[in-house]
Amino acid sequence: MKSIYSDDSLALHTDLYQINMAETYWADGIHNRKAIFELYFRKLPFGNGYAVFAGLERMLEYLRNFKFSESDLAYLQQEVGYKEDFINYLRDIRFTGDMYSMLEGELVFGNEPIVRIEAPLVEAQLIETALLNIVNYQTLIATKASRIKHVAGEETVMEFGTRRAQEMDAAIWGTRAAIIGGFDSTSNVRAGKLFDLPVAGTHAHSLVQSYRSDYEAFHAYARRHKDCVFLVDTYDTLKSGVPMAIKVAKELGDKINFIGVRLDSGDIAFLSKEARRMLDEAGFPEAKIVVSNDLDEYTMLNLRAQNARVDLWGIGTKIITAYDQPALGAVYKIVSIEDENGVMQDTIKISANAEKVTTPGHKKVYRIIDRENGKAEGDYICMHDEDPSSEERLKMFHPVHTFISKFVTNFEAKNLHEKVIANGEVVYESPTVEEMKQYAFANLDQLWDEYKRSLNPEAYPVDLSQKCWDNKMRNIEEVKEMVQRTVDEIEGA
Ligand SMILES: Nc1ncnc2c1ncn2[C@@H]1O[C@H](COP(=O)(O)OP(=O)(O)OP(=O)(O)O)[C@@H](O)[C@H]1O
Ligand SMILES: O=P(O)(O)OC[C@H]1O[C@H](OP(=O)(O)OP(=O)(O)O)[C@H](O)[C@@H]1O
Ligand SMILES: O=C(O)c1cccnc1
Repeated sequence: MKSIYSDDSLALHTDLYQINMAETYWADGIHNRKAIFELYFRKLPFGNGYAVFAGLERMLEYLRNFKFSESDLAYLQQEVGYKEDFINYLRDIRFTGDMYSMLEGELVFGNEPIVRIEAPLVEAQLIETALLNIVNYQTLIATKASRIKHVAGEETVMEFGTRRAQEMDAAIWGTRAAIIGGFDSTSNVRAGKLFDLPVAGTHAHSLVQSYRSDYEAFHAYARRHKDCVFLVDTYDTLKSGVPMAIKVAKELGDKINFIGVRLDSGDIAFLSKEARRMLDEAGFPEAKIVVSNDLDEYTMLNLRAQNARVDLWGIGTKIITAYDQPALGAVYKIVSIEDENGVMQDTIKISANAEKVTTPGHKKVYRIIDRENGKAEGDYICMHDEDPSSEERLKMFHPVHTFISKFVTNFEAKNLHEKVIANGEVVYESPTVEEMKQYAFANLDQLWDEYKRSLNPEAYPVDLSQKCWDNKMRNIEEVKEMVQRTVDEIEGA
């Protein structure tokens, strides 16, 4: 790696093509036209029925500080080959637009805008890659965490993943996302410091191996640590580990808080039941059993089915790497652009795949909540000048299979977007991570159980208003006519 630049910035944390497009807009004089972009994913991860949004705080930090540094500019000019006039233009670029976003801990579904950016075209374009990078990872991890916590219920879930994470940033931000999704603590001390998260941990096999005996190791640990969880599987869980943990706990009595034991290998169902029996018989019915070893929601469910006696779960690799689905496919699409007369014109991307056709225009997204039972009926995407609250009887219909429809009455329409940046100024103060987690729990309470089950959940409705749907159809027709004119011109030439 080249020397560490003292003025390294995140503005270059982008794909080259964004800068190439920025140069095109600038050279053509359309760079300051107002544009609206939306960030959303199409398909929920892990086959889950919902996702938990995370990443806003980092996006705000990134946009607040967006600026090419002198070493960035020198690199772009000398190594990549951009001309000086464009470099000089880039020097003064900042994010001056507006940002509307869901809040961290919000439940989010396919094809609904999580974030809306309204900004000069060039700015909105340059930030795409970083925003997607942030949201795709953090939302993925928060969602996986929510699935795991859903299985754990009241039992404690500890995040142990740092050593297996895709490098250091992923460990830090992934841990934070895991807590938003419902985890109780992390073993990553820096994440604890940076985000004010509860930190927790036990000890490793190396401690026991260093003392060459369970008894000596537990005793040494207990001399310096009041709260003790002893790792009991280094040599022989039932013949040495658990008996020595009990022996040390009895010897030291009130001098320590004997929290319990950790199992990290072997048959967790069998060993946890045996360990439970031994602890109970020794007079430690309150002692907890912590388990770890490549766990996730599937092994947890399976262990439950075997009546494993587990109080706390330590989860590493499978949460921090989102092991069974390594990426969320969120995209960032332009939906409206100012024309030469200063009028906003909707814009659409056509695809043979109906799900991939973008929904044009300046839109808003509401959660429709039944006032009688407090449950979410679905999400409703409408044009920015529509207000579903004013409707007595709201028609909701599937945006592709339009014959699937229903009417809702006596509902509350909750606007899911908050204005978090106004004219480049961050106008939103992030709550604590704990508050984000509580917000996610409260949102889950609004969701029917059918959408929350981890296997084959029902599809939660994300519907378009009639006006939004009509607008989309009109845009499709316009594009078809435009393509036909092009074909005619070519054939006529
Ligand atoms: N009773 C069980 N039912 C289902 N899965 C289990 C059970 N007990 C353990 N597992 C899981 O099985 C996987 C493999 O465990 P296994 O016992 O083969 O390896 P191990 O004992 O951890 O070996 P190592 O000593 O190398 O760590 C782990 O993901 C573990 O969580
Ligand atoms: O299994 P995970 O879900 O990824 O959780 C983290 C793992 O990290 C540790 O193992 P490691 O072998 O790295 O070290 P240790 O067992 O010697 O502590 C710990 O014992 C867990 O098994
Ligand atoms: O504290 C622990 O037990 C721990 C921490 C990180 C990874 N594995 C275990």
